[in-house]
Amino acid sequence: MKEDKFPKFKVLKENVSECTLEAIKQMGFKRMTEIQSKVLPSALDGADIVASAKTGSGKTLAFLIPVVEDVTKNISKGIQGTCGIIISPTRELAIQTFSVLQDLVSYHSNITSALVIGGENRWKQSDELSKESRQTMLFSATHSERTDALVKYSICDTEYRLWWLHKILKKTKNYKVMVFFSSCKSVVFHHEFFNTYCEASVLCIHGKMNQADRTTTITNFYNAENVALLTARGVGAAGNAVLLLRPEEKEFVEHLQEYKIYLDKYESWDTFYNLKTKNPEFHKLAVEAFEGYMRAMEVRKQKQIFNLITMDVDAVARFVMI
Ligand SMILES: Nc1ncnc2c1ncn2[C@@H]1O[C@H](COP(=O)(O)OP(=O)(O)OP(=O)(O)O)[C@@H](O)[C@H]1O
Repeated sequence: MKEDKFPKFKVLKENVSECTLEAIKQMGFKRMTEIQSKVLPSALDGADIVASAKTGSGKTLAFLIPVVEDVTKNISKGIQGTCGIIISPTRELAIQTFSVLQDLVSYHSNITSALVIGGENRWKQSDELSKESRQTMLFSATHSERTDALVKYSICDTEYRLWWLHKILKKTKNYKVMVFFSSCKSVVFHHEFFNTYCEASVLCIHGKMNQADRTTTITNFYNAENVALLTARGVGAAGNAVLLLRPEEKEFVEHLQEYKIYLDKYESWDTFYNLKTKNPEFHKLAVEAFEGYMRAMEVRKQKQIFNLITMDVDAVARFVMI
């Protein structure tokens, strides 16, 4: 269905307050997305919801609007305290959702919202919400179907991985890019390499950074037009993706098909060369990245594909230039 086939937000005016509709208008949205049009009428009626839709399909507003409306109703009934709790699987998603929530309540002078990260106290408050009147909504992202698959794979010998990344970051320098690594040490190593030796526009985020630095990085990344974010785990995003595999890991492509994830081959380059630097500090990071890579391989579940015993360890060392 084409986007303009979905109803305008104003058809919800019986169940959505003027303040919320004004905020949506200020956010620049006129019509609902598909998931919003499917979910909002029943969610606003108080129904429990389990929904999944592609990343970037507008799930955030699909659950935030009913929460805000519910809180508004509670306030008008004189009910005080925590009326809604949104639980996100990652800090970054929590920060992103909180920022949308702040926009959504910008015309509601009597609603307060707070972002709680890594704490337990607020979790306990979910028990304080009355069980009879509790509404539960569970939203998750689905993987794209074959017809609109944007994920590709590329096979690259281990020792040329850095070269491959270098080349792809050059190619995508006018875009916003995220590169996922299997360990924090690997993120640190690649960040140092691309930042210091390639003068590439790269940011990094990993579990060893403090929360303030992580928040600054994620904000800079969201606001930037073209930058690469190196990270060790999921941060909500939509776009094209390339999965980089060693020749022995090609079987992983078939493994993913069992989960309805279809990957096309990414046509890349046929000439490779190794990159070299001699800095001792950098060498230390390289050794740590090597160890991190080995550890990450060791804990992978699909041993027939990701096998430490059959792996060319020398090639991995050459890949991090040691
Ligand atoms: N009705 C709408 N019309 C136009 N754009 C919208 C609408 N609703 C949301 N968006 C925009 O679409 C983008 C994706 O929305 P959102 O982040 O809610 O997707 P999502 O499905 O929650 O993604 P993820 O699974 O990555 O969390 C955002 O930039 C958001 O501002």
